[in-house]
Amino acid sequence: MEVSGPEDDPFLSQLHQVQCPVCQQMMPAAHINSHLDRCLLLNPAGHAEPSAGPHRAGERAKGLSPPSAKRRRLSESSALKQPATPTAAESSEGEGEEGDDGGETESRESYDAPPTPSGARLIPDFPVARSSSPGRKGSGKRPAAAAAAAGSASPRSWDEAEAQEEEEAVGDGDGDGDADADGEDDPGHWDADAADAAAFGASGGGRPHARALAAEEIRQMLEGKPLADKMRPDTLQDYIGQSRAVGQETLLRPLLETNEIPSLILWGPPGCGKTTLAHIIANNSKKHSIRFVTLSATNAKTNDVRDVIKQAQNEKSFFKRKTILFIDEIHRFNKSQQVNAALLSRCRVIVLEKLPVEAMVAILMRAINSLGIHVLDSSRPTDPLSHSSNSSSEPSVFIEDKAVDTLAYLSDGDARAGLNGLQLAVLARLSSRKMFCKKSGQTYSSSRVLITENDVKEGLQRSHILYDRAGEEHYNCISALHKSMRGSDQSASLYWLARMLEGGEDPLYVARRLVRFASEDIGLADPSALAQAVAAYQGCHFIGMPECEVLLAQCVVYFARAPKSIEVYSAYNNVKACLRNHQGPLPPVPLHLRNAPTRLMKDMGYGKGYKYNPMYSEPVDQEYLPEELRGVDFFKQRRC
Ligand SMILES: Nc1ncnc2c1ncn2[C@@H]1O[C@H](COP(=O)(O)OP(=O)(O)OP(=O)(O)O)[C@@H](O)[C@H]1O
Repeated sequence: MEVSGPEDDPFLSQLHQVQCPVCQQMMPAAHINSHLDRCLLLNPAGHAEPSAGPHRAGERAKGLSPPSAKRRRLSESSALKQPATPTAAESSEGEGEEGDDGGETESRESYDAPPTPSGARLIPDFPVARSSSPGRKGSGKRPAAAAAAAGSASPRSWDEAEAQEEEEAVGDGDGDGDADADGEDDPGHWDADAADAAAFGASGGGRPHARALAAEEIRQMLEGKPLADKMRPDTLQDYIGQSRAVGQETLLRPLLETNEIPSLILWGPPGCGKTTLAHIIANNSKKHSIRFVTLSATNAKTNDVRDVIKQAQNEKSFFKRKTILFIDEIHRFNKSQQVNAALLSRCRVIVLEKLPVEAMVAILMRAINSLGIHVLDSSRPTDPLSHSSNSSSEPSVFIEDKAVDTLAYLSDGDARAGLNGLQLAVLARLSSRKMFCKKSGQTYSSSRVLITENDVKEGLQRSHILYDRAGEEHYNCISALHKSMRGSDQSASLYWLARMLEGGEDPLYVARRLVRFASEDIGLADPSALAQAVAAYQGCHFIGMPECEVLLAQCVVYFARAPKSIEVYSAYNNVKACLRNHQGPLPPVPLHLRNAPTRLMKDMGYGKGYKYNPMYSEPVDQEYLPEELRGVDFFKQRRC
């Protein structure tokens, strides 16, 4: 969301302490504007610098400043790392909690992403299926692999290799990124791999191969941050799929290229690339000297948004500098914060789709290549594990091609799930040291590891990809269950129930929803449904999972089979609408319906004329609604 134009906000004056987004200093809110004026003059790029302050600015003025932000970042980066400053995903995933200052401070930092060395081709063509042109050669830079190719005696750390490679790319002088951003101009890089592959019969079904890496190196690279975070693309070139949203012919494409970003809402299923697209925009915006600030609705308050907006207004007024505010997980804002209709009318909604299997294969292959893992072609049944060699240039970790396909398929379009499943599968296999050693006396470093289809299935289960309890999937599945029962589809009802419970959903949560369903959808068509639901809730409470699953299953099937009635639910909604829409004071309770416990009340006419129904053998003619609602039937229509 781009913010521009000054606007006074008295709310801000109430803030006590705020943090300068440039030097990170805390200060009274009243001082931030004047401070920013000075701070930004001293540090126009707006890079966040830890422990920076006036003294540091002085150092810079005297030429004692540390290396440029880019060089610093490179030296600090680690294996396959994203920029040192937090990405939107990090803030949303609570990485900030690890720091002393919590996630809030971090999430407010401006992006400090480096300019990408490749600017020539912003949007990639969709990578074709592996049968014709597998993977993307350049999608993963493989610095460590490059070191191996160069015959480096002592393998460099990933950091050093990445730094050098980026410097080389930048150092080509024209800044157009033609230093092999996509790997096309990297002669021999993959050819040598092909030679390895031929030796082991590991052609990977036409998929490209990475350089050989020792199992221990791969294990180290996989530890720490989730692989999905490490693999987050920095450029549109590595952004796979989503051509309908950001492809050549889209309206968004030229805007992204020129960094004229309109207010956007990125909408799509989990792990399809929303945050990643924002991350790419952030990288790009750095090149255009646009500030990019990220907040996560999981922990940001309305005040935080106001704070950022105020700073953005200052930037715009004084420095003509634009700000892009990225709010991740915006659906986590409560309703009043979202102001849905108003928000939607001001934003372009970009719908990202669930990633198809081919795109998932490409994303996984990019990671597999980056890790230096070789793909085994199941159509060529050579057993690479039987090959004896102690040469360090030969691959030590393999993955079956059908394991890649299965992973791509089971990830269900969620790249995060796929990548993290891969990470767990490889780590589990490496950690258990279940090596396929064919020769006795083989050392660990020379033994080989095979990642099988079963490994990735286990990896997926361990990463709980099938159900995201805290996220969108939680709401999607409960909605699907509710609708299946309403539609009297007992099989579908059981399916959605099992999907939630197997995914770790709280059975009491499901039971509470069933209590609601019993009245909302079955109602008086079968009043015992409510008793069933309450009993199921109590039963779950007593015995817990997994025993209680069958209680819920019984209740769900009962509800799917039960007759349905929304009569009461609708009528009650009509009454609520009547009350909400009423103009002026609500009508008084008719006197004859009022209780009259005292003499005074009786004298005032309370209860006067009331007909006590049990005393009458015939139906009683008596009014129960206020005068102005006489004759209203909430079961037939909404009156007010
Ligand atoms: N289109 C893509 N191309 C390449 N990698 C992708 C793509 N989409 C997602 N990924 C990978 O998957 C990871 C998760 O994606 P991302 O965080 O963008 O998902 P998201 O759509 O924001 O999901 P959520 O709604 O759950 O937050 C990224 O870190 C990246 O490694």
